[in-house]
Amino acid sequence: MSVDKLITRNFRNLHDLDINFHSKFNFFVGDNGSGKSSLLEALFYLGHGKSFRTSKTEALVCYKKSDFVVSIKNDNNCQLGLSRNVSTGETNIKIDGERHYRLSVLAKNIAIQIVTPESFKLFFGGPKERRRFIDLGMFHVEHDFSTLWKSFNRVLKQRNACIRLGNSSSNSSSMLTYWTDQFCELSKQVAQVRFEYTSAIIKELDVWLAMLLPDLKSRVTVQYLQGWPQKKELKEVLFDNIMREASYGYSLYGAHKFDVKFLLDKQSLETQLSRGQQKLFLLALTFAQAKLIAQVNRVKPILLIDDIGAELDINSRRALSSALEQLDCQVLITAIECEVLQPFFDRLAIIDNDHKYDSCIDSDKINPESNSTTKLENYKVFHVKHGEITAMYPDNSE
Ligand SMILES: Nc1ncnc2c1ncn2[C@@H]1O[C@H](COP(=O)(O)OP(=O)(O)OP(=O)(O)O)[C@@H](O)[C@H]1O
Repeated sequence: MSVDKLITRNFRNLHDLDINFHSKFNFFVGDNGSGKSSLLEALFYLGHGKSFRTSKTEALVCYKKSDFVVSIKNDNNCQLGLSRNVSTGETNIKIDGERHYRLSVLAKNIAIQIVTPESFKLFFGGPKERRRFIDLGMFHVEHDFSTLWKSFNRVLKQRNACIRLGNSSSNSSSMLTYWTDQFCELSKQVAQVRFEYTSAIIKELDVWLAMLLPDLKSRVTVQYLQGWPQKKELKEVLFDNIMREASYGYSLYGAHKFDVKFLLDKQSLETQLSRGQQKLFLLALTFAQAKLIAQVNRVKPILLIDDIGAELDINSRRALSSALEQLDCQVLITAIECEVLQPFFDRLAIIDNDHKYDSCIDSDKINPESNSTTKLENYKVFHVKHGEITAMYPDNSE
């Protein structure tokens, strides 16, 4: 699935937006504060039921307004819409005219991944983001995973409640034993599915690293950490840590504590790579995940890349443009200036004798030396200004 149309009402500074996307490449150019990230945020919100930059929903509604709307129409003519009143907290979700009440239903219909200038810091900064990343892919690729994950979380909650009750009675300690047995069994099942999925990602990662960071490819290794010491039985680990768990009041080991470690020459990757290289690494990983999601053929992944110019030199952007071309997904890319996007336009430029167009129509901003010509509708370029988005290329007659 690709998004054909996006409509927003009162979402941040996007008061009244109605745009038609290209099925593959969409570029958004605009000054600081024009609304580029807000556009990506609106789509992300529809795919995840939350923002990638704030947990406060009230920050998303346009100043002095109380509700916002985000809605899309996909290439199958299916409509997916969400309205949220931040004063009452009322959320209204509609998929093809049918009303839904849970935000989690959104994620089944649209697989959105995002890379921002901050995301590699978050990704390498702690396990939370890495867990979120892997589980997003698992949700779309391993269809039974969400049922298993829900059962696991229910048991985890019960076990944590028992830990907090402590050994106050023989009843509470037998309850803890009961939930610990269930917890260990489900942890093993979750860890096995995650291990298989992570192995598939690692294999796929090689392909994208070869394109984006060829010099480092052979030096990178990835370790999957299941959430408790690899060579021990979880039950044994929990038994050895019974006092520690009691003082913390929750489960310290188990499938919820998994992590993925990236190493360069056996040392942590993030301490050795430059910021640009870290960003390319995260992009390679995101592409690997997008490829796996696309292979399953349930939803077509949509990739959002905010401020593509940040951290990346022209060679990196060239490598990125050829990698993106090989990815079966819809891409939305933002940039402050058109020059930053020139390697992408050059890559996408195909001489077509029937349709010759300049590679970008904003003649003030692009390299005037560039004489490449482009096939019609190979991609779209939009200009973002004060929350309004207008088509720059191929035309602005939409
Ligand atoms: N709730 C809101 N209502 C209206 N406007 C808002 C709201 N929240 C933020 N803004 C404004 O929306 C504008 C767009 O912000 P956004 O982060 O989308 O800009 P951007 O184009 O991504 O900028 P940059 O290139 O600097 O990252 C900013 O001027 C911001 O102050």
